[in-house]
Amino acid sequence: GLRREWLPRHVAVIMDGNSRWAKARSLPTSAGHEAGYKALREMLRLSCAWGIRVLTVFAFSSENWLRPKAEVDFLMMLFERILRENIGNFLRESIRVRIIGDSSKLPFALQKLAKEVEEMSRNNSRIELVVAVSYSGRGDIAQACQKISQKVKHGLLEPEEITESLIAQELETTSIEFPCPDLLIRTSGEARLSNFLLWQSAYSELFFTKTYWPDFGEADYVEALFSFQKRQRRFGQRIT
Ligand SMILES: CC(C)CCOP(=O)(O)OP(=O)(O)O
Ligand SMILES: [Mg+2]
Repeated sequence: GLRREWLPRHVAVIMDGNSRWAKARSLPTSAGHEAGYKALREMLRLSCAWGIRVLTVFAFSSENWLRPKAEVDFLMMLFERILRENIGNFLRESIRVRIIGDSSKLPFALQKLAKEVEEMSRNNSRIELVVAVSYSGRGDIAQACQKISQKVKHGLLEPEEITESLIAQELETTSIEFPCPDLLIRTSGEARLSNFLLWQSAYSELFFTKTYWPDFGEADYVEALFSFQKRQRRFGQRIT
């Protein structure tokens, strides 16, 4: 079985395949996103049960804004519903929720609700759920550069002080303790990072599965964790 001491501390997921899942069942795309919501709830439940410290999910990329307006509006309403329906669970299970991404483009009500849920769950410590909405990995790096440049401009920082760790601290990734995903999962058979956690996933173990996101359940999660445990992570060094 799974060796608990070898579990990743930070798992990131690119939840992909909702539309194809729906199409294969002659259902509307919205049904695929609804089914995706159920899969997310199950993944959070399992991650809590297994002691995963951080679960980061790619819920909506900056490129997703180009989708049909009806689908974007549906997803924005779904995100608001997810937060409202689960705030009680987050508090009961001591789940800390953080939203990363360009929130300025989100409907105001969702921006407000996200801030409230972040605030209410701030001291929760069992697991951190980081939801990337309107997120861009390149945008994350660019905003970190802007923040750092402001400090240099105001004489608070010298250029030679700009190290990898300083940049990492300025990224939107909010988990101070485990900022980098140990395991990055992408579903639906696509083998791309799609502008997700580009800096943070520099040494992440990548796991790709053909399973469409709505069908991703315990068996798929265990398969990903087994694959992770079988890999010997060298971080670029030579292991004799
Ligand atoms: C918004 C995002 C979570 C949706 C993921 O599924 P998708 O709509 O990209 O589905 P397809 O890759 O099958 O089109
Ligand atoms: Mg897709």
